[in-house]
Amino acid sequence: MLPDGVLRGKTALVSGAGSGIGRAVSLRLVELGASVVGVGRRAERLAETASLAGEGFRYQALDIRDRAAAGAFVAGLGGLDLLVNNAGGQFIAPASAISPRGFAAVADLNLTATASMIQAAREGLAERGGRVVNLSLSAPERGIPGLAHSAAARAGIAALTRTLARQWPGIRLFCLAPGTVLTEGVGEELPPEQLARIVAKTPLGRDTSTAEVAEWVAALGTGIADAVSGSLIELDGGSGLVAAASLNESEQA
Ligand SMILES: CCCCCCC/C=C/C(=O)SCCNC(=O)CCNC(=O)[C@H](O)C(C)(C)COP(=O)(O)OP(=O)(O)OC[C@H]1O[C@@H](n2cnc3c(N)ncnc32)[C@H](O)[C@@H]1OP(=O)(O)O
Ligand SMILES: NC(=O)C1=CN([C@@H]2O[C@H](COP(=O)(O)OP(=O)(O)OC[C@H]3O[C@@H](n4cnc5c(N)ncnc54)[C@H](OP(=O)(O)O)[C@@H]3O)[C@@H](O)[C@H]2O)C=CC1
Repeated sequence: MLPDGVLRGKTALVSGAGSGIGRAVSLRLVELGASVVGVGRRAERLAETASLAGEGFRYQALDIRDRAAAGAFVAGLGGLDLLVNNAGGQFIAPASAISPRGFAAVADLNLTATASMIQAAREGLAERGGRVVNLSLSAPERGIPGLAHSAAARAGIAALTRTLARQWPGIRLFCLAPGTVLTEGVGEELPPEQLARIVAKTPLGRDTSTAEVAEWVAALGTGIADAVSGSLIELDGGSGLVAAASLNESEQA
């Protein structure tokens, strides 16, 4: 566990702060002393996070795919210590059923809009030797049947993270890749029995909790991570080591 107050004086921006992992991350960062700005499309979900977090959390309803609004908002924050690109997601479908518009929607959310958030925050992060944590998926480079669009986008973010770590040495960047985290969001995508089967196949035989993801994000915002940049850290119970999960009934579709 990180020491109390370790993030006092730090400012963090968390996307998707109104639910699941983004909410847990926001609450933990506030608990450790950071000032957190949360964004997401649904103001009511952000308001719930605010009521749980108390002082230290403020929010703005924002669609990160709206480049002009998102760019202006992020740049307007000024100095930033930590950007957590958590907003993301996809729909599960066989590759043959993903239309060009469907592919573009998922690629935009998980790759292009996320890249724009980093670009918009660059100056504010550089001022403070800041960090970027990009939430990703476990082992996208091995292929994930059912998530062709998302696996491609997440592999792209991993490559972007490594590239920027070389080009912008004043900013540390990381990808944090959970396997299965039993949030409301994942529950809307996959039935409990399928989630249980995926979890049972991981070497550790367990899911990853939102609290565990939050602790890693917070740690990456501290000096513990000073010697690291560009890395992809998998919080997946080892599932990416043995086989990428398949979310389709048949892998061939
Ligand atoms: C190691 C593996 C372990 C597995 C564990 C699971 C890992 C993943 C976990 C998570 O990510 S948890 C988060 C869960 N929540 C979500 O992912 C929900 C997020 N999804 C969305 O918000 C939306 O689906 C979207 C991706 C943002 C797209 O929304 P948008 O409003 O832009 O799309 P639409 O305008 O509705 O449609 C655009 C386009 O996409 C097609 N489409 C939409 N849904 C489907 C579908 N289910 N199947 C096929 N196609 C779909 C839609 O038809 C449109 O295309 P056209 O019809 O116009 O061609
Ligand atoms: N749960 C899991 O097993 C895993 C999750 N992940 C990733 O972790 C992240 C969080 O997942 P999780 O908490 O489970 O799922 P959620 O669906 O609860 O979280 C997604 C968040 O992103 C926000 N969001 C989505 N689209 C936009 C947008 N265009 N602009 C701004 N905010 C947006 C949503 O808020 P709103 O709708 O209000 O905009 C929501 O708060 C995602 O990137 C997910 O893909 C990765 C691996 C596994």
